[in-house]
Amino acid sequence: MPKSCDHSQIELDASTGMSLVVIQDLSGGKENVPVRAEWHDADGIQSNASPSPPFRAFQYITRNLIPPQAAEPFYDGCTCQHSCLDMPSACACTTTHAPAYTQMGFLKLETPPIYECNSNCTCPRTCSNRVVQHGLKAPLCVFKHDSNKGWGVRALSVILAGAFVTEYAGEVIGTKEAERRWIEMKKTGSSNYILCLREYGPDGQVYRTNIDPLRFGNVARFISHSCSPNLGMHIARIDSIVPSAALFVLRDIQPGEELTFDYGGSASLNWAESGDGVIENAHDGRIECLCGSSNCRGYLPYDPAL
Ligand SMILES: C[S@@+](CC[C@H](N)C(=O)[O-])C[C@H]1O[C@@H](n2cnc3c(N)ncnc32)[C@H](O)[C@@H]1O
Repeated sequence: MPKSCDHSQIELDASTGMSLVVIQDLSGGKENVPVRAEWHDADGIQSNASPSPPFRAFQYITRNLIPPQAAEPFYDGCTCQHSCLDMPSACACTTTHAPAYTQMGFLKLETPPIYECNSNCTCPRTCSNRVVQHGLKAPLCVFKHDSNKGWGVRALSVILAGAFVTEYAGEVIGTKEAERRWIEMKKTGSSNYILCLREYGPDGQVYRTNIDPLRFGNVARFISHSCSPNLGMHIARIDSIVPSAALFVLRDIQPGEELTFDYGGSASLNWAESGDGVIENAHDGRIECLCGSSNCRGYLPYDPAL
């Protein structure tokens, strides 16, 4: 089994007086900013200076793992020498697909599907039409909830509305394999992490992408569901026809605030062609939602189709 970073240290939690086990960067330097992980060390300071994280080990990746044949850039790039959103009318990328970002790289309110400049483009790395591909910008912290929600993620700095936070990255797998893994998870009682993106073509056909971050994943695998979320999920295409699930801020987030998205996607997707949902694995088919919001729907979104 691949291992995540286990260079943990012990710190004293000033607010509780308890010892806190800390991993300074769960990504092991793969993200632009550290992804901290922390949990209380119930047994006090251990002689073992590097206790393993009490979550299942996984290999940290920053972008989806997709089959090699799907990894090629799927549309011709632009020939711009500048940021493509400065002069959108001259840019092949942004005339083919309406730009989803402002010049500052924030998501527009009426968001069309996201098509970023890709490795076929000549525009610079700093082009404003390159956002998701650059990964995390804000430092985040993975922490353990006191409730049955397990692990969650909180912001360590202010993150403004419209900013990109993280991709929900994992292994892109076929539907049969997703079903096999789901049955296996049910047997072992493990949390289910598989995200199923559905896009609806003009012909009424449903195009489905399954993303499983259990063995290969990033910080997003720890983000909780809320019926009143502060992140929205959007489908983005960069170098591949295979879509990425990108999480953007819906309203300004303060340091210490927990990050959440709606696993059912209803609040987050604002164009007609797509839908998403994390498939849950309670044995009776439903998990009680502990988001605590006033409009809580009572249960986590559930997709019986898997
Ligand atoms: C994608 S994982 C999120 C990370 C997970 N909390 C962990 O400990 O690894 C999804 C699982 O988290 C738990 N979860 C997330 N949001 C929840 C909520 N609002 N209420 C109850 N459980 C939640 C459920 O067990 C769900 O199957």
